[in-house]
Amino acid sequence: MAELADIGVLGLAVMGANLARNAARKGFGVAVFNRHGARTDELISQYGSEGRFHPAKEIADFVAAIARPRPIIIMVKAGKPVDEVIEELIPHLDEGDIIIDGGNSLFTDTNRRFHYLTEKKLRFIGMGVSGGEEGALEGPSMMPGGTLEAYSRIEPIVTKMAAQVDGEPCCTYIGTEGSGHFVKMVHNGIEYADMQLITEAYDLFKTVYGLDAKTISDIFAEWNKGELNSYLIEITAAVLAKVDSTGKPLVDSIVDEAEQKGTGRWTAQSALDLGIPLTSITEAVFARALSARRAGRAEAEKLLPHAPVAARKPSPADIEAIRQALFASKIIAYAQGFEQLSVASAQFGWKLKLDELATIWRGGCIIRARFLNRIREAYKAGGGASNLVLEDYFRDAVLKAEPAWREVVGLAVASGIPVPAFSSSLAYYDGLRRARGPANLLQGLRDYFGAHTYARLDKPGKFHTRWAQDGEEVQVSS
Ligand SMILES: NC(=O)C1=CN([C@@H]2O[C@H](COP(=O)(O)OP(=O)(O)OC[C@H]3O[C@@H](n4cnc5c(N)ncnc54)[C@H](OP(=O)(O)O)[C@@H]3O)[C@@H](O)[C@H]2O)C=CC1
Ligand SMILES: O=C(CO)[C@H](O)[C@H](O)COP(=O)(O)O
Repeated sequence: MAELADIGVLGLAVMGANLARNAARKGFGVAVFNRHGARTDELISQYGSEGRFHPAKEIADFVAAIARPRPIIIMVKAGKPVDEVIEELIPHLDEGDIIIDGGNSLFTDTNRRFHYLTEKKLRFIGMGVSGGEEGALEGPSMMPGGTLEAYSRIEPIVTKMAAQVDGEPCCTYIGTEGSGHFVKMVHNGIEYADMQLITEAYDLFKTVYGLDAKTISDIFAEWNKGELNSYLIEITAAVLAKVDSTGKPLVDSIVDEAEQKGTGRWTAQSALDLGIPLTSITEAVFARALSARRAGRAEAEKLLPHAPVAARKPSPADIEAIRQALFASKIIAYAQGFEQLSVASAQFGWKLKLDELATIWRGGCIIRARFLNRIREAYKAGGGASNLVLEDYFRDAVLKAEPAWREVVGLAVASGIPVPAFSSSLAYYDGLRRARGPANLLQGLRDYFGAHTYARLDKPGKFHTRWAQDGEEVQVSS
């Protein structure tokens, strides 16, 4: 009898094909299947010699080729296709088999699928996978959520497939139900904020200082040697340095309309539901939405012309100020994202281990960055509970950056350059460290028009002023 595969991969587009190759290269037998068989043929003809592949053209043959209890990674378009594939698989599966959804599924869909398949005596793992094409092949960051018992079955495989940093795999058990996909969603939200901050720094260099793409690339390459060291800063330098066949910087020819598949928007929506002030990520989503209105922006520019900015060569101090503003804003984005994870964990009973999330994001994924080590240390020491910004390393960093941060946001405002992520991060920082803000007036207004009541600083209870009658204050509860 032919040897059975250790794992199956269904869906062989860029992510699935590379995950299958990754597993095969690590010595696992991999059954592979794709709805349209041409992708299966292509994978086997190009990379079949990399390991023990079991290609199948029928879903029954695919399932039959895997050792029981069968772990099957599905890597298809998020949404309806995941439900369709699950339904196609179910008749061929046996009790205890494990479906692992490795796509970017919405965590509430994962919750639903988890319970649906549990009722059918099948096991389901919603596993966030990050790293793009290269990460999937060389070692991604993986965020599996489901039962610990189901995870134990796949642990020897996925921890070997994942990226490794300092001997530790960038994969750990996250928690029950859709927790793995929730964590991946917030990862992507942070990715949105990181990229928005980078584009704002780029815009300042380009529009205020008139620098060309190559010069800006050199600045980012330099920044990548310090505390901003990260995959996204590294690839920013690479994208800006790229010259196309016309001999000009490629970036100058790319249309300035950002697309999005949904994970950033979901992160912002979840933050609204949870009551988290997730300003940086949400501004990044809005910035993409505004960028997508290209024709409208061109029309508005004609009707609302702005004075051209007189370019001036930046001094080393000007460049350093933008770096500091970027670093401080990045800290705020991560602090907000981790607060969202912490609140969701409590709300949904997931018991997320925030230090372990920082650990598995240090390698393989798109937001991998040197300073995740600092986040890991903060949470490992039992800190970070109220807000990452209050932890020593991050507090020192934002205090140091504060003057430059204000200067950069001021420069952008004066120059008419939108920096929504820089400025909203600064506004959040200023709001966070104010023991008394202006919401007292807001409460007064709510009470005026809607008798919504207010609390007082000088005595306990809830109060209402009879604004439209005798103007007297009455206590409505103790
Ligand atoms: N691309 C990336 O960088 C990353 C993607 N992801 C996520 O991973 C998943 C896969 O991504 P990617 O590899 O880019 O591929 P796509 O999201 O482009 O999906 C294409 C794959 O889905 C299959 N598919 C679509 N509809 C169906 C259906 N109804 N039934 C069966 N199969 C279907 C396609 O099969 P067929 O060939 O037959 O059309 C193909 O294999 C997505 O959820 C994505 O969001 C996660 C991290 C990074
Ligand atoms: O999950 C990913 C990286 O982590 C995918 O690349 C995802 O597609 C990125 O999101 P968007 O397409 O909305 O920019």
